[in-house]
Amino acid sequence: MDAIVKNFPQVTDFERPSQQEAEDAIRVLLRWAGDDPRREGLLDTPARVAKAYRELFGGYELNPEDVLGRTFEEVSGYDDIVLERDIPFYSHCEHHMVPIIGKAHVAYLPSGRVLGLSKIARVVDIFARRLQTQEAMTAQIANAIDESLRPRGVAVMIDAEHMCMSMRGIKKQGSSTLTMTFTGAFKADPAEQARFMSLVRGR
Ligand SMILES: Nc1nc2c(ncn2[C@@H]2O[C@H](COP(=O)(O)OP(=O)(O)OP(=O)(O)O)[C@@H](O)[C@H]2O)c(=O)[nH]1
Ligand SMILES: [Zn+2]
Repeated sequence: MDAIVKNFPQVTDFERPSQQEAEDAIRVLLRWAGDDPRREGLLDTPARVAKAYRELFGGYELNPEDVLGRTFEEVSGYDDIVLERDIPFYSHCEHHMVPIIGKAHVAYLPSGRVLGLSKIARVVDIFARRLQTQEAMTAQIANAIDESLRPRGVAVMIDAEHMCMSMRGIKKQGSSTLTMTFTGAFKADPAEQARFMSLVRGR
């Protein structure tokens, strides 16, 4: 699978349903849950849910390359680690479509160019606002930064709780999942990995 497909599912490859179709589907789910979509409190719910979905899954509309294209070179030769830690995010697991709530820690070793700090969090949001597995999201953030900025290395760690593990199924509240992806110098050099870990953990 090439990088473009991996990073940017082709939403245009399939037909997006109409607003009416989306609202009808939500009415079916309301009935599936055991309620009556015709009762007053639920009359506007399909429209609200459709609107909320456009926001919660707005990442399909956005291309990380647009965000990562803006870089700066005037950093007086700074070439050490840049770490944005504790970036909060909400995503949804692609298996159950319930929330994944967590924090992302993203670092890179610049090679001449640096990113605007907010852009790292924007990239996290673009991928979080899609249906995800935590592993895929971790790799997608790392690959997007690696491919567009071409830094000496990228490190991404995600620490998240999956509501499909706590609200339902095995019902293990409070357990969290850690995933990480390293590229370049972070992948090649265990000392760089250890430095990233201690910076993420250190307070
Ligand atoms: N690797 C991985 N698994 C995930 C993620 N989010 C949810 N899952 C798991 O996806 C699996 C889906 O398993 P299935 O047996 O197909 O579905 P299920 O019957 O609903 O499974 P249970 O959750 O065990 O009740 C579950 O084990 C979930 O915990 C994720 O981000 N990464
Ligand atoms: Zn799940």
